[in-house]
Amino acid sequence: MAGFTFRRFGVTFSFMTQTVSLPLWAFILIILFAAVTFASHFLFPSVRWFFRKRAERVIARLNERLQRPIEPFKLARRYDMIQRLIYDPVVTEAIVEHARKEGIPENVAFEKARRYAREIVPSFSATAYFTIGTRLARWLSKSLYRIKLGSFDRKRLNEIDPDATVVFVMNHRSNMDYVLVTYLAARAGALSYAVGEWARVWPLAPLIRMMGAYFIRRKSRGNLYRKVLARYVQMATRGGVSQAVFPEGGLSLNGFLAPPRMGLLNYIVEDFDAERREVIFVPVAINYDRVLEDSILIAADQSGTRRFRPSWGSVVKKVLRHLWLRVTRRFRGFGTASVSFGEPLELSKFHAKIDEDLTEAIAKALMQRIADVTPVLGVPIVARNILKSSPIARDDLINCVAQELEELTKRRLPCPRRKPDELVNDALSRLRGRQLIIEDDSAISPTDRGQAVLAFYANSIAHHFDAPAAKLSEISAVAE
Ligand SMILES: CCCCCCCCCCCCCCCC(=O)SCCNC(=O)CCNC(=O)[C@H](O)C(C)(C)COP(=O)(O)OP(=O)(O)OC[C@H]1O[C@@H](n2cnc3c(N)ncnc32)[C@H](O)[C@@H]1OP(=O)(O)O
Repeated sequence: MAGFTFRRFGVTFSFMTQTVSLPLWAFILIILFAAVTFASHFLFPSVRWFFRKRAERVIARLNERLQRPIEPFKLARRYDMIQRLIYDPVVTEAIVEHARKEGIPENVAFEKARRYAREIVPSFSATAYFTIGTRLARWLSKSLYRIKLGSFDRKRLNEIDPDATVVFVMNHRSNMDYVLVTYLAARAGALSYAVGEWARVWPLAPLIRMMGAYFIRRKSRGNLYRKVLARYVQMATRGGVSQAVFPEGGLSLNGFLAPPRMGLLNYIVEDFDAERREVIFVPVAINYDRVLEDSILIAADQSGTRRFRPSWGSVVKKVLRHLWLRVTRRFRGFGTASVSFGEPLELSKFHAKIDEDLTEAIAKALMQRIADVTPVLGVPIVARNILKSSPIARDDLINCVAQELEELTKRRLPCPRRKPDELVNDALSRLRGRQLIIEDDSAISPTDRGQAVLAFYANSIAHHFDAPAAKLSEISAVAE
């Protein structure tokens, strides 16, 4: 019998040709482990190579038709990006500082930084963005709204240096904002959004990461976290990644533009080096005839707590109602959604006044440029005039709206092109359908519920009219 004899231990190993019997589950487990090891050593690298090559071909094809090709930074592997971020000298310094301050070992602080980096860094997939994301965005936008471009200086925007980093700075009215802008900017390139912690839930978080968005924590005062975030934003900006930022830091609860938060802008401004790469901020203003979540936002504003937690029941009810309207062909859309692009701000050419903080001056200028091109739409202008002179007769309302539109058009503001009577009648039927106004034989006035909703829409364009000073100074104020 073949085998080995270890005399010292008094044991004879004669098992090489022996039969071994083992339970089926153990056998299956062994085969499974063997298969995985074989695949990871021999098959996965070639499979990975195959997919990588395919992805490269997709990206090469995409880059031919995009105005701004997808930057290599965006295509870097997530793992590599995380490593690059945590071994960045500024982050390393912050790790050492954090360990010293907290009295913890450096490797513990290092792990914390790694966790932050993993939370922030996206895992962009060009295929997911351009084949699913932009198509879904297009379908959603077009099926819910009539989409209009407001101010849009095509020549000026086409002149933007293709090597510059473009940062779209947008007002935040609805969760449709990023859907609309993703759709409208799809030909220009892929946008990377800064997303608040609200979306850090499964399965939303991995999907959002695949769309190239990066997560941010608001209200995190920790220096280590802030340094990791700052360096990520700075690396992406240096890498030429097109970004989209909502400087208000959240949805507008009352329709007015909220004061800007300056953290992200400051990271970009602080690290700016005109010799390396220009940064161009493009202000974007969005307005709607109907903000999908208006009642939730108004309720949050009235309660004074920024919490939007609609119950699952109410969401499902709304979706079912919407589907029913579509099935019965009674859905007539939510009216117009309009997007305007303001005067771009080139960072190298922007100079603050001597005693002014540069980031603050840029934030103010951007908010002003957003305000300047906020589109005027039917529901906001009708709501404004009803609130101004309620009760108001329909003909008087049409006259007031016509007058205001004429004035605004002279000032080259983005206004609807429909005739005033058509515009007013359409807006009134939308407001009446939601029981926000009542109209008897002689006049129109808001219902109790309608008062707040009408104000929400009227506020979105209030700054275009004669008493804007108070609110505009608020827009320019620093966020507390
Ligand atoms: C269906 C198909 C769809 C397809 C398409 C999919 C796309 C894929 C989904 C995308 C989905 C996107 C959805 C996004 C919707 C949101 O989530 S909006 C909310 C998130 N966005 C933002 O908040 C952006 C703006 N916010 C900021 O910049 C904030 O400052 C930060 C960085 C987040 C921090 O927020 P915070 O903790 O509240 O602090 P805040 O007081 O605002 O700022 C303090 C910082 O500002 C600095 N600062 C303050 N004043 C000044 C000053 N005068 N000068 C210089 N610095 C100053 C301070 O130094 C401080 O910096 P640190 O020392 O902390 O680094």
